[in-house]
Amino acid sequence: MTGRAEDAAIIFEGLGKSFPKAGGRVTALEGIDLTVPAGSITGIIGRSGAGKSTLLRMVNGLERPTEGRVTVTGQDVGQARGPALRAIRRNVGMIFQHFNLLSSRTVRGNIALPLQIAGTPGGQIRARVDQLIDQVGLGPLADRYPAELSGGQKQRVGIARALATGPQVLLSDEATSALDPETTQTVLELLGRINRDLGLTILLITHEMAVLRDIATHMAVIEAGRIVESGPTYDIFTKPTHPTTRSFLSGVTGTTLPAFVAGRLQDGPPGDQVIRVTFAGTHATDPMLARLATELGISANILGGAIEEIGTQPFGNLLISVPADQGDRARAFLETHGLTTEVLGHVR
Ligand SMILES: Nc1ncnc2c1ncn2[C@@H]1O[C@H](COP(=O)(O)OP(=O)(O)OP(=O)(O)O)[C@@H](O)[C@H]1O
Repeated sequence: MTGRAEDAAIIFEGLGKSFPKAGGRVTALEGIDLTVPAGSITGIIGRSGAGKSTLLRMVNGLERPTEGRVTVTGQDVGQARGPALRAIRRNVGMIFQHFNLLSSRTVRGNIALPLQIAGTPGGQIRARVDQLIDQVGLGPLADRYPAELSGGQKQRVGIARALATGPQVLLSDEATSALDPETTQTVLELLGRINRDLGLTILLITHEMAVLRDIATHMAVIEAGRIVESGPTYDIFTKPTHPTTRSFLSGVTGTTLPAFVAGRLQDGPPGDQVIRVTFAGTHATDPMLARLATELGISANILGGAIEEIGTQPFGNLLISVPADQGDRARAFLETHGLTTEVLGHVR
C-alpha cells in the first residue's frame, strides 16, 4: 500500500521492534513499511505471535519503535512525550477483544471516562455521552452495568468510549473475536457505518479472513514480524501472491477442497488436474465452464465453489478438475478470458 503522505492516516516506515529477553532480544517486528489510507478500513491479518498487537500498540504509543517510525496524521508517535502524546491518544481511539470496561461504572460512566480524563466540563460530557449512546444504538441501556449486557452490547459501549474524544483513527484489537457470528456481523456493520459517517480511519487486527472480506477496504498479511503482502482487499482476495495469504484464504467460503479430494491430492500427473479458478469483477458471472466445454471440448468437474462480494464487487472461487493432459489448454483459455487459475495438484 503506497500513497501520498497527505492521503495517509498512518505511515509505518522501516519500523522495527524488539524486546529484551534473557540472554538477548526477541524481534517482534522488522522492516515494516505500510501506509494506511485516510478513511480506509485497513485490516492486518496474521497468526498468533506474528506481531499484530505490537504493531497496533505502536500507533497510540503504548509501545515505542526500536527502529524506524510511525506517524499518525503527520505526528511522529515514537518521539511524542507528555502533552503531545496525550493529544495523539485523544486522536486515536481503541477497542478490545475483551471490551476492557469498568465493571463499577454504568454504560454512561464508561463512555464518559475519556472525557473526564481529558478535563471536559461536566455539562458538555453529558450531552456528548447522550450523542454517543445514540450513535451506537444503546439508548435504553444507558444506566445498566457491564455485567447486565451481552457481548455485542459491551462492544458497543467500547466503541462509544473510543469515539468520545472525537478521534480520526480507531484501532480495533480483535474486537469481534469473542463474539458469536451474528453479533460479529452487527458490530462490523456498526464499524462500517462509523467509518462512512464520520470519515474515521479504522486499523484492525484479526486472525479471520472473513472479517477482512466483510469490512476491510485494504489489508496486509503479517508473518513472523514482517509484512508479506499488502494492498486493496479485493486485489489480495482475487490474486494472492504469498503462500501465507493463500493459506488464510483457504479458510473462507468456496476455497476449501472437499476432504475426499484433498486426501488424494498429489504433485504430478496422471489422472485429473485440480485447478482453482478465481473470477473477479465483471467476469464473475460469465458462463466460462460452459464455453470451455463447447469451444474446447473440455468438460470440467466442479468440486466446490462460491460467489461472494467484497465491498460491492462480485468475486467467485471455483474448484474444478479436468483431464491432466487438457489442463494447460483449459487454464490458458480461462486466463485469456480474464480469469485467474492456480494448479492445486493432481488426483487419480
Ligand atoms: N512486552 C513483551 N516482551 C517480550 N516479548 C514480547 C512482548 N510483547 C510481544 N512480545 C513478543 O513479540 C512477538 C509478537 O507478539 P504479538 O503479541 O504482537 O503477536 P500477535 O500477532 O498479536 O499474537 P496474538 O494474536 O497471539 O495476540 C511474540 O513473539 C511475543 O512473544
